[in-house]
Amino acid sequence: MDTQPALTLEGIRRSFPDGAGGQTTAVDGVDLTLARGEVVALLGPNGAGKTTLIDIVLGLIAAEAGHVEVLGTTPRKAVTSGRISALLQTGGLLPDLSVRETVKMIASLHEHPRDVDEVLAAAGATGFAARRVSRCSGGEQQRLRFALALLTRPEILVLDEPTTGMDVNARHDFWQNMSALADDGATILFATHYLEEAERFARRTILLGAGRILADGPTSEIRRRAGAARVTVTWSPTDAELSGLQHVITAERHGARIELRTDDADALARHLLTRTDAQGIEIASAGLDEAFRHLTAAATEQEITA
Ligand SMILES: Nc1ncnc2c1ncn2[C@@H]1O[C@H](COP(=O)(O)OP(=O)(O)OP(=O)(O)O)[C@@H](O)[C@H]1O
Repeated sequence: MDTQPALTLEGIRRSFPDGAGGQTTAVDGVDLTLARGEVVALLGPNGAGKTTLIDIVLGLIAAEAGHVEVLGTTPRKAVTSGRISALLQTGGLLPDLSVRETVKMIASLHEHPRDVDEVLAAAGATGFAARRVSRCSGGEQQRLRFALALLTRPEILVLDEPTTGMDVNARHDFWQNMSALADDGATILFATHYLEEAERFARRTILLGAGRILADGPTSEIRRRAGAARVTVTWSPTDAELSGLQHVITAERHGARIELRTDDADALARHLLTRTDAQGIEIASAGLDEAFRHLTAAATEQEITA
């Protein structure tokens, strides 16, 4: 078993001109190690720095400070040898070629490409292989890009919001294909806005906000911290009573009602109903968007390290 990490980032920093004479810091001191075979979600809101970090890993842009190693070598060398491959958010495809022709053409640029039909099948693109690229839906084009990314049998696959433009079925198929790759031992790093995608497909999640790692740990743990449910009651506790509650992540007073975000709704509800005079209990599971907003805000206030 190869114990060399798939990816090592140390002290990575990168800024861009902000257009008003100043600088925006896109990545602000990121340290990160990915072991071989890990499937990791890079979760963050718009502008968190996900794309910039991925571009640095792929050697598409340089870091201003810090050190990057991909499979023990530089990003450029790892990309050139096909050991790391990317599925980017956008990427020029030639509209007049068919899907199969596109894969054939790109295969001809590689020294030892995989078989074209095998790659089309692995990406779930066999069914529309004869279709012209210009006639393909956004999701189909994304599957074509996925096929292209698989041509070199990459050891690491980096995906920037891979399911953008896909409907629910396409998303499901896409992740099934991806799981098969992971089962074969590939290391997968994918950027996403969706906690749900992270939850379903990545054992480890890295939460990025304002260019920094805000949380890094098992996805289930990150999800738990995001608050699994909201419990609302009519109650007038003292501040001490409120702050003494167990399993509460945040508490907000709305007139006579109190809204509690919790990581264990059953335990909290039991306590409220048996040990306090709280009434009119309502329990709702936290929506993913809501959970994510909360997690980002909480993590920004107080940096979490797992
Ligand atoms: N080429 C560039 N020129 C100027 N600013 C840039 C450039 N690339 C990124 N930025 C800025 O750096 C910050 C991080 O952007 P980045 O695209 O890495 O975030 P992201 O997490 O991928 O966002 P999204 O989810 O919207 O794709 C943003 O403030 C962005 O405006």
